[in-house]
This record gives sequence, C-alpha cells and structure tokens, in this order.
Amino acid sequence: MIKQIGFIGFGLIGGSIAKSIKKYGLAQKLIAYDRHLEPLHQAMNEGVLDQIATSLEDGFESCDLIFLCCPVKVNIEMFEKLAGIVHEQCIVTDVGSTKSDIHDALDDMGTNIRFVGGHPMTGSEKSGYEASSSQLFENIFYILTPSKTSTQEDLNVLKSLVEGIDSIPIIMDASVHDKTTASISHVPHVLAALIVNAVKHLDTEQGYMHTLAAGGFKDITRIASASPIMWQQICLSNKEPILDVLEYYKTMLTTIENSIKDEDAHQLYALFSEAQAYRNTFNDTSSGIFPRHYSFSVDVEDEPGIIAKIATLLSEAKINIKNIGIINNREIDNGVLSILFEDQDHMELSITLLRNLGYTIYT
Ligand SMILES: NC(=O)c1ccc[n+]([C@@H]2O[C@H](COP(=O)([O-])OP(=O)(O)OC[C@H]3O[C@@H](n4cnc5c(N)ncnc54)[C@H](O)[C@@H]3O)[C@@H](O)[C@H]2O)c1
Ligand SMILES: O=C(O)C(=O)C[C@]1(C(=O)O)C=C[C@@H](O)C=C1
Repeated sequence: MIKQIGFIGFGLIGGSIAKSIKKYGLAQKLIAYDRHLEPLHQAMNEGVLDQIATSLEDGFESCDLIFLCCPVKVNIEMFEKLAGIVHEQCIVTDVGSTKSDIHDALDDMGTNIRFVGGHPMTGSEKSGYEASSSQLFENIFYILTPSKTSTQEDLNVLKSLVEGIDSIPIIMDASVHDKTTASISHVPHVLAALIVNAVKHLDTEQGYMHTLAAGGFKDITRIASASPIMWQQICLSNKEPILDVLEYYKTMLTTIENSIKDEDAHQLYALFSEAQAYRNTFNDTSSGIFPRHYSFSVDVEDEPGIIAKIATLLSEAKINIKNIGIINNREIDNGVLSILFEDQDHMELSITLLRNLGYTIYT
C-alpha cells in the first residue's frame, strides 16, 4: 500500500482515480490541490480525500506518488513547480492525453524527478469532479510511458496501481503514443467539433437540422460536448501528429469529392464497404464500461428500475453478476445495459435466458 498519493487537478480523471484508489484501499492517505475548492470539499465529505492542499507547498512534499490531472499544458507548468518540492523517492505521473510534450519538458528541466507518463484510455464528454466515477478504469488500457529518470521499480509501482484499479497497463514510447492517439482520439475530436459547427452554420432558418438530427449525428458527435480547454491544449501539445492525420483527411476528402462529382459508383461503394468491414472488426464492448471480460450488452427500455429488473431476473436464475451499468458515455446511447460476469458459463446462461425473454443481446 502506498503511504500518500497527491493529485494536482481534481476533475473527471483525478477524481475518478482517487475514488478508485480509495475503493480498492491502495493508499493510506489521499490529498489534492485544485484551483477550485468546491470539488475538494465535496470529496472530503464523501471520504474520497483525506486532506485538501491549498498550494503545492501544502502537503506534496510528503507524497510518495503524485498524479498531474490538469489540462496537458497546465500539467507541464505544475510539473516544473514540483521540482523543488517533492522528496527523492517520490514518483510523479500524469494522465494527459499527449505524452511527448511532457517528456520533452522533463528533459528540458534537467531534473531527476522520477517520472512515468500515464494515459488512461477511457473518459467521457463530461468533465469535473461531479462526473467522476470509481468505475471509469474497469478493464481499460492504461498507457504508461517510462522516462530516463524512472527506474524499473518505479514502473512496477505504477503497473501494480493500474492493475489495482482494474485497468490493463500497456507500456509505450511517448512518440508512438502521440501518433496513435492523434488518429484514434485527437483528430476524431476535431472532426466531431467541425461536424457540429457545420450544422450550426448550415442550418435552415427554421432550424430543421437541429430539430431533426437523429442517432447518426448524435453517435458521431457525442464527444463534441467535451471540455474546450482540454481539447485546445491537446491540439497545441500534439501538433505534428495531428497535422499529419489532417493532411491525410484533406487528400481523402478530395478523392471523395471527385467520386461524387464523377458519380463514380464503384469508388463510393468501395469507401463504405472498406469502412464497414474494418469497423466491424472493432469489438464494440471493448469501448463500453466493462470490456474484454465476460460481458455483453442488452437493449433495454430507458426507464427507472431497469437495472434492478434485469439484475433480479439473473439472480433468480442463480447467475452471478460482477457488475452492471447503463452505457451512456460511449457510442451506444442510453437504453443499453452492459453486464459483466465472473465467468463464461454465467455469461452464456444469461444470454440464453435474456434472449428467450425477447431481449436483444450484443456480444
Ligand atoms: N476527459 C477525458 O476523457 C480524458 C481521458 C483521458 C485523459 N484525460 C486527460 O486528463 C487530464 C484532465 O482531464 P479531465 O477530463 O479530468 O478534465 P477536468 O476539466 O474534468 O479536470 C481538470 C481539473 O484541473 C483543474 N485545473 C485546471 N487548471 C488548473 C490550474 N491552473 N491550477 C489548478 N487546477 C487546475 C480544473 O479546475 C479541473 O478540476 C487532461 O490532461 C486530459 O488530457 C482526459
Ligand atoms: O469516451 C470519451 O468521451 C473520450 O473522449 C475518451 C477519450 C477518447 O477516446 O478520445 C478522450 C481523451 C482521452 O485522452 C482518452 C479517451
């Protein structure tokens, strides 16, 4: 068990990590600093935090592990401020969505602070402590990027903690991380914002687009509701990889534009069929709340008590559920329950039972 863990920035991710660490009893004491005091008081009242820090000089010198959980550029500022504060054995990690920037800052600082970069591949379009959840990290990949100043032992401490909050650690090089996340996360967020703004600017006088936008538009733009400051900073922090992907999109947009102009039915079919085949290779539940385990999703009416109803049905059949929850922050909207089981037998029994009762199951 780690003695004292500190958080700088206590919003969605900082709050969720703290809740998870507390839930699994992985640290003796948790302290946090944030420019806003309200979430810190709330977390104290909820028993998530043990101490509020009013500045970095107020308690971080005693921390054995510190999580930087502010927007990425702010994390770098905080990291620099920590240099004269932390003790020699303290490990500093961050949760930022970009990694080369903070590793470069570490090199420029010329400090010996033990730094292991981190990035949980989970999240939400919601931000702030009020949106945090101890479940956010269940069965998700948590990327770790060791640095020149960190030892194997430091990495092992982080790996154990990541496993302790039910995530799957994966070690990566910072630049590979940034190239990867530019394609699967950063540019998709830019595109989602462009799609939403396009509708705003192209809408009819009567606002038909706004009124009629249905599942397709909502599925592809959920992430446009995310924090503007967070995404502004990610774009500034991962410039080159994002520009490379945008360049690729520019070429592809011209190709598609020409296919439509030329009424090239073959090219247009090829576009959608290639995408369809590849999209179908992604396991949808892998981006749900309980991925890569014995889990499935079930289509249910979005009504109060539905979780209890399904849980009761399964428990009456002596089926053990490990966890159950509505997927409301992913690509499938409200009305889809994700259920996690201890083992394959219980999962398969449930699928049969619920299918026999007429429910639609997604595996
Ligand atoms: N939201 C996601 O889906 C997600 C997922 C993975 C990683 N991340 C990364 O996690 C980090 C935090 O994101 P989040 O979603 O928790 O954001 P958030 O807005 O929910 O939380 C950020 C917190 O940082 C605090 N903060 C900002 N500037 C500060 C300053 N100068 N001094 C003190 N506190 C300050 C804010 O008050 C807020 O409480 C970001 O670096 C982001 O890239 C986010
Ligand atoms: O699920 C979401 O809402 C997210 O946007 C999560 C998401 C992403 O998949 O792009 C966002 C930023 C992160 O750095 C990691 C995960």
